[in-house]
Amino acid sequence: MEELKPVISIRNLRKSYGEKEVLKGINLDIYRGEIIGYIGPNGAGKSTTLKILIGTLGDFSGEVSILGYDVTKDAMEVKKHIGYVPENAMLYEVLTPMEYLLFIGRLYHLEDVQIEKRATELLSLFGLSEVIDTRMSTFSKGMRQKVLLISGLIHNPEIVFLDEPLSGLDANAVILVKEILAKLKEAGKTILYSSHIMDVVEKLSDRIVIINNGEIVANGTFEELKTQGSVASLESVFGSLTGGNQENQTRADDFIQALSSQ
Ligand SMILES: Nc1ncnc2c1ncn2[C@@H]1O[C@H](COP(=O)(O)OP(=O)(O)OP(=O)(O)O)[C@@H](O)[C@H]1O
Repeated sequence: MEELKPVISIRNLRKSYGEKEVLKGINLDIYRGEIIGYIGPNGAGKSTTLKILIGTLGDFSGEVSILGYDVTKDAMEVKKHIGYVPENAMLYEVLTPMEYLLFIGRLYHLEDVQIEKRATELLSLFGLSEVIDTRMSTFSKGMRQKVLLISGLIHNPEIVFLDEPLSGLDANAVILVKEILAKLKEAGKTILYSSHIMDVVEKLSDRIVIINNGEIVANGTFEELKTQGSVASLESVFGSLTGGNQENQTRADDFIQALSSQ
């Protein structure tokens, strides 16, 4: 039997900003068709990992490959196969969604007719048909997030990276995005996403990877993580592994105290 090869392989990944080491030896293998929830406290190193994977952040040590291509040496090859939905990306606000998606689609060498067809369908699924030709400067956070999501998927990539894809979305849009991620998985795509919404991560991920202070502190299915910590929710696993539970209690007390001080 052929040995199953990971589609994403990270070996001893280290990254520093000046003196500060923010990734301290990350090792991670991800297999075709997996949905991985990548979670951790603010500043843990999630976005940094994602930026290295998509090739926008160099100057790291260790080996990172996607579909067998080195993310640094074979960056152009890697980019053909991946999609990225960034957190709070700058959208070109003077553009309309259609203009923006044409711009992005052309970067992937898609034909204009194909981009227009996909963009029209996808924008309509998100309820944005009426603003397809409206400048995005007046758009709400959720509307922008939807356009960003489409822009990361428009070339139908095999591997999708999403940094906080649910940020700013209302309850209905969260449901839609969850459905879309599940369908992408059904279609055989591999997905790595970061999120702070624990119940979504709990339900949607085949595997959950928790990073704290630049190190992976847990890696397994929700069931596996639960047994490790003998706790009921991902929130409590997260809190116990990243030291947040007790700390949050104290901080909340201090917060209320500070509000009532004279
Ligand atoms: N350009 C930079 N220069 C210096 N330090 C940086 C830079 N970018 C990120 N950092 C630091 O690196 C660490 C990891 O940041 P990163 O954005 O990867 O965290 P994160 O897990 O994505 O956090 P969040 O949940 O807040 O998005 C943080 O301590 C951050 O302050």
